[in-house]
Amino acid sequence: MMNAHAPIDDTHRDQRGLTGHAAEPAHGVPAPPHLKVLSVTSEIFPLVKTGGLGDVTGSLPKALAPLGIETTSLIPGYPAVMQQLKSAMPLVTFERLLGERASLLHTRAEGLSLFVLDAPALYDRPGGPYVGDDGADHPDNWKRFAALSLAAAEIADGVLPGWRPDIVHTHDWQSALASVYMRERGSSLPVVLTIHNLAFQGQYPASRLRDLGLPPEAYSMNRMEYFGDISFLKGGLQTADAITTVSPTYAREILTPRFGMGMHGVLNQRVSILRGIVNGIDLDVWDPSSDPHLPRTYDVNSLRRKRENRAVLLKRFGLDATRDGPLFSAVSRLTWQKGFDMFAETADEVIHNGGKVIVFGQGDREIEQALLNTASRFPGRMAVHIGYDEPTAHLIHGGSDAIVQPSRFEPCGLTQLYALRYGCVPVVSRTGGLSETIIDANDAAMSARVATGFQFHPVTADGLRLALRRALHAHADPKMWARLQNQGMKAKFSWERSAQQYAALYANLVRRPGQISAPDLRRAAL
Ligand SMILES: Nc1ncnc2c1ncn2[C@@H]1O[C@H](COP(=O)(O)OP(=O)(O)O[C@H]2O[C@H](CO)[C@@H](O)[C@H](O)[C@H]2O)[C@@H](O)[C@H]1O
Repeated sequence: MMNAHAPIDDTHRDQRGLTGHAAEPAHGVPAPPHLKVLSVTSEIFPLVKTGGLGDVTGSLPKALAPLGIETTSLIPGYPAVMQQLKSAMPLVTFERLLGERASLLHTRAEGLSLFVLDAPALYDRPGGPYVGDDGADHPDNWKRFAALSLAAAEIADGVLPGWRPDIVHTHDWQSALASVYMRERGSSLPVVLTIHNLAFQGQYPASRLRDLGLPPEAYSMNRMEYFGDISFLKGGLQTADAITTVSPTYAREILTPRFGMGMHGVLNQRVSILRGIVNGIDLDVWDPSSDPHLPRTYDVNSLRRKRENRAVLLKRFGLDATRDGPLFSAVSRLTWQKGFDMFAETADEVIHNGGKVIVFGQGDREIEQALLNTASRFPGRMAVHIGYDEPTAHLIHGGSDAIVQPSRFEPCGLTQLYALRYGCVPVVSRTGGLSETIIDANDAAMSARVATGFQFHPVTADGLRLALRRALHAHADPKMWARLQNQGMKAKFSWERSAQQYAALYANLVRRPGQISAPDLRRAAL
């Protein structure tokens, strides 16, 4: 049965090689709430996650719901996503979305409302969201994420009968083109673009513009032109109504050449619409008192039970469980950003002070190898496992004493927040969100009983070594360590406050008569 839906301007569509038709009634499309947000993202926990982006896009919608904001997330139909959708009917089919057949489906899964872009030619393949099984980028990533963005622009245009968002929220370069497509079509619907990681920018040759269905004028300083190429992220920065990043400190840092990754010029131009909103964490997913991945659950009053997790963890990583001593661990992408080359140089500090080290992650081959080389010098005392696995990440937090995160830049960082909640003391560099979320255990902070971890600056191997030394010294004083754990576990990093800030931002952008206002939202949150 065909469904009556918003008229389609075929001329307009054909210019982009796109024809759409509604294939089924729009049953299952979410009912209109106070404010409808279309969040466009390449990953979303728990369906598909490679890092913090997935955590945030998976947990923010739940935090916004009590504020009267219904988020529906548009995600690619990767195999893991399509498995959840066996019986969903297409809401609309595009015969040629950037040349590929694609359909939009709707489902609710894991407490999330989802639009799924089912485009087998783009997403039905082995590997992860960005790389194939061989570890190399999918060669058509430009098309895979442009198609996602174009589908978002279609939804903003009203292609789904009975459902149109009030706001579009894009995340990183993978969905940044949505606002470029929207502005090309004359849509003035508000768009918020959140930068989770400025290091990835979606940079491609300018010759791709044609394949993207964008006019030659898009290759200009105030659109997508970027050092002779085009950049999806720059296009988004130029066309969004608000730009956020995931901590106020990082929002300031990216205005400088050192942290701006080549985008500081455009970010300075757009500074009036840029702000930082710190990430929260999902307190249900990361809760040591109910975590199904822990052999033994615990809370702030039963921290001694961590020892049982620790024993399991040491065994799992093949480390000597007979001797005591602190366990310093890391769960991270192993990239230049995360600074683990510096930890490869300094992990011996932990070992020489009677401790043990676990590193779990994957990333740059060179950094992986440097860590493996260090571990090979300390059999039974340091283990490096290359891999990615959610339950193991939880177990590491559940059984470790300290979590090391020596990032060179860190927009927010979530691992240190999980560490706090799990009674691990974070050892972090003083940058971006790490500097805002961890309070260094200096004398003043200790006597004020607010310290939660150890920070180092400048961000060098020597700086890290000193911080490790300070943390090891503190661990030798059980009272001091217990205080740090206690203070960390009591720190508040729920989404509540940050969700209010997003809600107020949305409300200010929408500002329609009768529409929910920022004060309303504040009241709703009280
Ligand atoms: N080997 C492994 N196995 C299992 N899980 C693993 C893992 N390696 C990492 N993870 C998980 O991936 C997530 C990492 O999140 P972060 O926010 O710390 O960094 P990331 O750089 O991915 O995120 C970017 O986006 C987020 C969200 O905005 C920002 O906080 C951050 O600063 C920015 O760099 C955590 O949930 C962690 O447990």
